Amino acid sequence: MSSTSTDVQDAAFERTDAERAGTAPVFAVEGLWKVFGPKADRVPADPELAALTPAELRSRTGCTAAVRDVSFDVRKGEVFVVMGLSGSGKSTLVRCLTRLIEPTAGSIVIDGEDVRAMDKARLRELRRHRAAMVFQHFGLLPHRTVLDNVAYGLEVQGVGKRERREKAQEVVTKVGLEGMEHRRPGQLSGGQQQRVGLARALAVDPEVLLFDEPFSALDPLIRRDMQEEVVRLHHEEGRTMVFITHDLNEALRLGDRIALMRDGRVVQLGTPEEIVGSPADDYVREFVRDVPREQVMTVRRAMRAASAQEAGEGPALAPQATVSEAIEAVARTGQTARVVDRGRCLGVVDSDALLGVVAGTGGQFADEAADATDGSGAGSAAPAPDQGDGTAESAREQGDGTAESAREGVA
Ligand SMILES: Nc1ncnc2c1ncn2[C@@H]1O[C@H](COP(=O)(O)OP(=O)(O)OP(=O)(O)O)[C@@H](O)[C@H]1O
Repeated sequence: MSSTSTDVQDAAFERTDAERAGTAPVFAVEGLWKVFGPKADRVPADPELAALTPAELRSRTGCTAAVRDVSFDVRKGEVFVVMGLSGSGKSTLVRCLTRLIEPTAGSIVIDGEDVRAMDKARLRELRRHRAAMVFQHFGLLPHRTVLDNVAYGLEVQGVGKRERREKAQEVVTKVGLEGMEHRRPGQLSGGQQQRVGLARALAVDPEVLLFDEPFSALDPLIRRDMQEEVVRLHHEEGRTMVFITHDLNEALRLGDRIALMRDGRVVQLGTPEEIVGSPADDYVREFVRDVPREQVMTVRRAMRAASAQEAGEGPALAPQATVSEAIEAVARTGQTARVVDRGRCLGVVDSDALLGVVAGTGGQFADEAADATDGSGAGSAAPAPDQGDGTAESAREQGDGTAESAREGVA
């Protein structure tokens, strides 16, 4: 009864696909390269040079390809995480988005406008109003109060004193710094200073916030706090965010989608569930090996067809519920749990299937479910594990891409 399976499969992904289709890109990046070194332009233009490993390229040309033929969209309202080890090209990639670093080749479009064609004034406007950056080193002005630091971006924009103080006060409250308005940065903890940095970026009300490893200097508890702050702001405001991190847990916690970089390439782009559940290659598989799968994978991975009886009883879970939540529901009630979306039972999950996901063998259930769908009226089946838009450009090269040197052109 494959038609039923397909219907159910489609239904399971309906919302996600609709969400995906309905969200226009803020940034659209196509074939982007950044090569550092002599005559950098020739590298993307020459297929032979472009195909070299980082080490070969360096020895043949003296060039480092920090970003190599990268394409992706950042969708409106999403948290897009750029993740990878040190030296994989994350900072270079994100700095290219607003041309803090000049790309060597490729195109970058923000809301339909060609970033590479922007003149200086337009670029300034882009960085000040449309895509504000929050850095790891907060760059706070030591002699100014919290309030004045937050108002600084507005001051640069020429906003009047009264208006900018009002706006600054509003965002200071939003990031939980109320009562500290008149302190100076030196009188704040690292986490509080980072909140000031965040507030300063928010004050200019940018369309996109770009975060460059903003929390990596913070201790783990404060870091967790700040991550929650970002999630909260994101939920409350729906602001588009691009977030660089080398920390997989941070990426999984924050990202709607993650671009995993290696040696300047994006080796996999997908949701946390896609990356953990369907790693594109051995490199990604190794990267995500120790992730607690039950906290990332959703019940869609474990779902199978429901019999008529199963469809009518047992605890109900949303399709986005994690396997961990489902285990709790199944253990508590001793029944299979139903996956219900807008009143419709998409399928059920039982303890075997849930354990299969935890053990990393959960993919089998999709096929079995497709075969097992019996058209009993409740008919449901699991989606294929690879469904979704996780694209994988395979990791082709080994390399020693280490971050060695200072960055160019950082404003
Ligand atoms: N100005 C520069 N000149 C030459 N090479 C550079 C320059 N900036 C970066 N690179 C090189 O480009 C590659 C990518 O660096 P990048 O800083 O983008 O990586 P990253 O993933 O952000 O690393 P990290 O997590 O350590 O900040 C590295 O090999 C780095 O040495």
